[in-house]
Amino acid sequence: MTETRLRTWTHATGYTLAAIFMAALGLQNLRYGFYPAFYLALVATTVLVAGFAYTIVCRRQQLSAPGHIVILLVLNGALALAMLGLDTPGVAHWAMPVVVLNLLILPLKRAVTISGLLLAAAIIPGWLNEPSVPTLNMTAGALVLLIVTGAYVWHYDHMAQSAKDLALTDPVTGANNARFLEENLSKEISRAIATDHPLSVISLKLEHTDEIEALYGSSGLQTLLRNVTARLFDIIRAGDSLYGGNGQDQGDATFYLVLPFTPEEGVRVIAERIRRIVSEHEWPEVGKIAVSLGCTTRSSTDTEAGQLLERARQAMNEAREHDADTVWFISGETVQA
Ligand SMILES: Nc1nc2c(ncn2[C@@H]2O[C@H](COP(=O)(O)OP(=O)(O)OP(=O)(O)O)[C@@H](O)[C@H]2O)c(=O)[nH]1
Repeated sequence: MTETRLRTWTHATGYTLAAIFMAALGLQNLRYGFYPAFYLALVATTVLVAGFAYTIVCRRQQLSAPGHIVILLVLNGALALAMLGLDTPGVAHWAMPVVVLNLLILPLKRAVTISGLLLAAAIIPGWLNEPSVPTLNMTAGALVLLIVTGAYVWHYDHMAQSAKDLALTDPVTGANNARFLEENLSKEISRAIATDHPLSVISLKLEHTDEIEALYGSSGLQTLLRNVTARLFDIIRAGDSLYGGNGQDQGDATFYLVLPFTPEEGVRVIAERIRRIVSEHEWPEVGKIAVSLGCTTRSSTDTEAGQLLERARQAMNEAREHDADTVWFISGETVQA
């Protein structure tokens, strides 16, 4: 289930349950002749039904859906005014489900602010009129509800963000996940064509990773991949992006660098700099390592990511055939000819 669908279901279910709850309270109050409370429940139910309708109509925009804040402000405002103005016993308890609804639907900070104000409206009159054990119970209950639900929502948001980060970045190296390479490179190609700026790609392979894994274990190799990634991030400039480093099997330590605004002379400079820095460094535990780099620059006939990536891989294979620890460049025209 996508995040948008999950939110649509959660919001729609929240509004529905709250509407049923308010409608039941309304009927109960009608039966006993508490008309102000009945009208209040009627208003609340109508607003909640509007919230449900809004959720269904805007089901594809539920990740942002700005209408919820308006709907919930009306609901919270009506309840708060009623609690401050109506002399109807028990209305303060109506705030509880509305607080849960706020936290379920709104971003955490807004939900806590609005719920805090609503609970203040529910509690303060009790303390001003007749501080008593029920008032104390109500205050404690409101605080526990706000804290527990708030903590739960914060935990969920945190988990959702971690899952998103994990999907975008390689869990071992922290570089961009290689599965987004083609998609992002396609965007860079379109940008390069539109703005007429040069674009280069480097394919980089750490050599002898099988031996490194055999000698230092997979955790040793993973530490090396992480360290190399961190070093590469230090070397490249802000607009450059780094992908992969941890292929399907652990031994496939191939990275890709996408370098916007970088012509052939530039990619040769940066590739050679990377080769020198990586191969001259004493890596903790592992010592010296060798690296092969294949690079290429977009020519006017390159319109697809696959073409550039294939050429960068070919250049890397050439580098490996000539001598590990080498940089090899293939230009677009050479392949097209
Ligand atoms: N994309 C990218 N290109 C680089 C990087 N470092 C160097 N280059 C390319 O290599 C060329 C020469 O770089 P340097 O020898 O560092 O000279 P520079 O004039 O100080 O480089 P810049 O001020 O970064 O343009 C630059 O103009 C870039 O095209 C880098 O980190 N990323």
